[in-house]
Amino acid sequence: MNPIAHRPPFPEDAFVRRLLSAAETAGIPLSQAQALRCHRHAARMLQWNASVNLTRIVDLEGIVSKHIIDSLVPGTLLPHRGWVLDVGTGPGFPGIPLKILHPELQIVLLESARKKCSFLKVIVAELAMDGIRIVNEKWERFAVRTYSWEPVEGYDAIVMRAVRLEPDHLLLLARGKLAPGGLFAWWTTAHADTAPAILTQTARQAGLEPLPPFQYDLGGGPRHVLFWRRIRQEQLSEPGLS
Ligand SMILES: C[S@@+](CC[C@H](N)C(=O)[O-])C[C@H]1O[C@@H](n2cnc3c(N)ncnc32)[C@H](O)[C@@H]1O
Repeated sequence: MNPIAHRPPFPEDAFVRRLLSAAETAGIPLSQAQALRCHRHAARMLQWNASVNLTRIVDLEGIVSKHIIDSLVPGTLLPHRGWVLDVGTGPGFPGIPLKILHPELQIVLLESARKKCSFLKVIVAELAMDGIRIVNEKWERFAVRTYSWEPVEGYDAIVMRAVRLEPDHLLLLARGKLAPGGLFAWWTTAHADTAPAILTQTARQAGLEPLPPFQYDLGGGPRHVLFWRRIRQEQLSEPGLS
């Protein structure tokens, strides 16, 4: 790979300055050191993008806003420690920015495309991140298997961004992988501020209760994340919830 041809189209200091400013506006306590790590992720992603299809967003503003800040803003409602499963993570969104901001998280990046996993392995090694695992598997298979390293109680959160949510995601992943009381967060496509009826019905079957949708705006119109919480066993035995 020719390093000159694949040099990121933005210098490190401009990127870090813009990211810190956007984080401050969004109320996200990102440090300079964390912003530098985000830059390393973005720069390496663009370098790989020349040979592996990782992202269509390649400009500084787009990467800062649509990838990094968009990963972190809804993340304020997620646990800051414990286990998070990122389904269909692609180049590592939202999992890698979440891990950079909250180093105590145990993150599992699940991705079916082998080449994307190769990129993830490189960047995770480069950032020397502990407590992050890359799984090259389809979620359909992952959901019905149990790995020895997984949390016995289940994940504290399952996140999905820019991945089409199917009823089976809720049924298999939430039932098979989510801890009681754990959160399922789905970054929806534009204008989807309520769950389609089929998802509402499936969520109930999967023992998930809907939480108020989270709406935010990064400048390009409203964005939405739908949240569900897995009902605890003791709640299930309450009249009307079984
Ligand atoms: C549109 S990308 C979203 C990537 C990332 N979450 C983001 O927000 O930028 C969807 C990703 O899901 C992955 N994917 C598709 N089907 C999958 C499956 N069955 N299991 C796991 N990953 C899958 C694709 O390879 C792709 O990287």
